[in-house]
Amino acid sequence: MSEKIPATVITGFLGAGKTSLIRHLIENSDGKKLALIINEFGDLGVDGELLKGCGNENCTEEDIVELANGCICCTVADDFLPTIQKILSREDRPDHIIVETSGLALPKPLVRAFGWPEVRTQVTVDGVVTVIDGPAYRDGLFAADPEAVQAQREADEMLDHDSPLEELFDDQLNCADMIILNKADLLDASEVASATEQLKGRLRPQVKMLETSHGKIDIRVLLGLGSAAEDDLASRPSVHDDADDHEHDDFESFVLDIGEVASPEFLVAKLQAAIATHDILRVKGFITVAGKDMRLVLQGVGSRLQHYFDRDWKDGETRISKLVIIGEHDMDQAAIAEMITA
Ligand SMILES: Nc1nc2c(ncn2[C@@H]2O[C@H](COP(=O)(O)OP(=O)(O)OP(=O)(O)O)[C@@H](O)[C@H]2O)c(=O)[nH]1
Repeated sequence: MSEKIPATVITGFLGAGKTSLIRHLIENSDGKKLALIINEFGDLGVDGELLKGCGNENCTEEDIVELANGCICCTVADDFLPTIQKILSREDRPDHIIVETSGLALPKPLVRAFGWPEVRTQVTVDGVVTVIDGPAYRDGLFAADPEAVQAQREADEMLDHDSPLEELFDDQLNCADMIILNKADLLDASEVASATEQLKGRLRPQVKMLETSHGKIDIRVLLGLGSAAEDDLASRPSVHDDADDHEHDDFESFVLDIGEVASPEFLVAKLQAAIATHDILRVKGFITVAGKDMRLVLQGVGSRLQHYFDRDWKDGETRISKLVIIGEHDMDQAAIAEMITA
């Protein structure tokens, strides 16, 4: 029988830098033929579209599959299994499969799916890589009070979590074979050192941790971990181990069609105001700017906004102006929409 194809699961919170890391992998794939499965929370398919734009011969548009129906951890049987089977039935099988989970997904149910009989004979999980947003970690997004959490952890293995963000973060850490502390360019050396120190105390002993900026990491370091995680689920505890289902009703998303904008700066100012007022975690989309033939990409993580023109609009392509907005449950969608479109 032929050797199993290795698969790497890339997980990490909304906007941590998973797509940037994968983009770097595609552009530096060292001759490896990659297949990508991209799962995104929100209905706009921004990550897949940006990765397809890489135009690399080792990872063409046909090698990129998007799973858009909610989080991969909840739709494993319906979406993920048929997709991976399709990839495996191809004549030109990939050398390596990369799965990007949505920023809200729990990695463990996905890893478990690699143990399904029809998959495990052909594929093995090479490694689970968790990307951490360095500044968000420093700013305490994932634990309101890290010291209290640590004290509780020492007292009791199964934590009571105060917030769904902590819960997700814990699951993503516990399942990892490698941790990437990303956005190191936005941290100073002492912040990197203190985050590394704190995080190391929370990881399984053999887990490697590296810091990066824009996900720039040598593919030889990232791939080839050989963890066979599907055979090692017991050592990766999850707060959801006993839960039959995991609805992502703590978070929600909506797509806003904002029409052509006068300028990127004009839009950014409105978004900044909306983010300062409402519980918005992530914004991204493609925008038409008046008088410009190029497509504007807008990315927001917390209060940090980035925008750039990525390419010309194609002939016959509909010039869209849509943002997907992801936030905590109960965000006031109508008020947000009004602030951005007014
Ligand atoms: N300054 C800085 N910005 C970064 C870095 N990595 C990613 N970003 C920016 O952060 C934003 C989100 O990056 P993505 O790679 O799309 O993050 P993601 O984890 O794929 O996001 P989701 O799929 O929405 O969860 C983009 O604007 C990136 O340009 C980094 O190391 N430093």
